[in-house]
Amino acid sequence: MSTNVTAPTGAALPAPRISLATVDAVMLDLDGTLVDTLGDFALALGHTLAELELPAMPADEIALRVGKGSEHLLQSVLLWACSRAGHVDAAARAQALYARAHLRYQHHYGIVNGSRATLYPGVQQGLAGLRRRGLRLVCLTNKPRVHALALLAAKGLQASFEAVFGGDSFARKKPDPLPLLETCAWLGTLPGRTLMVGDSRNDAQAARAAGCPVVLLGYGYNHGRPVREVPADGYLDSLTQLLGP
Ligand SMILES: O=C(O)COP(=O)(O)O
Ligand SMILES: [Mg+2]
Repeated sequence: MSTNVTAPTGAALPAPRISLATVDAVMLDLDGTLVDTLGDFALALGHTLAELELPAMPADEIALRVGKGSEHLLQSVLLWACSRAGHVDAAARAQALYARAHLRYQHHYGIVNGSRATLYPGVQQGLAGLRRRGLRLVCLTNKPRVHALALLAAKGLQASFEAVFGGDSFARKKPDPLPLLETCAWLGTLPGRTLMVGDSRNDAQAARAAGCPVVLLGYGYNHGRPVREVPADGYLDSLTQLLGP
């Protein structure tokens, strides 16, 4: 893949030119890449915390914790909320609440899924353009697969993908390279010719370790850090930039 590799610093870097000529397939992350799901996370977590009589977490705090799967998100939110509530041993309290909280959170998320989430600009055009070029597309997210499938269907994106893999589809999640390597094996493509498109350090670390090229969108949830800090093969403001001028 030929790209003008941009330096991982600075805010006003030129948009990268990405050539898709040496790519056979594209793996696309979901949250923060295709869909802005922060509203859904805030609503489902709000219901869960209220049931547990814990304080609600502001959306900007939730955004820092998205991207490593729902278990990580919930553990981190519970710890924060138990500390906020003044529990002496917040870690022990959060651990004690986890099993019940997880059941309630998955229940609430299933109900609110897609209701507040919005597609990022350029996603539909970007996906259609990639498909027109004959590229095979797979959605590869850390979100539980059942929620990913429902969200993609709700947003009219399901038909864009040959397959959807979630955080529970493989033995390990991103940033481990395993989900990317398993996806390449499923596609029958070489990792070096299978592009990862994501929004966070998780996606880039996983791609680097798997030997896949990777580009990152700047509007997502990179744990509150500028995405250009993360070494990658390019940075995008919109999926349509992948298609070139
Ligand atoms: O953390 C999640 O649940 C999903 O994150 P991802 O779609 O960015 O992999
Ligand atoms: Mg993401």
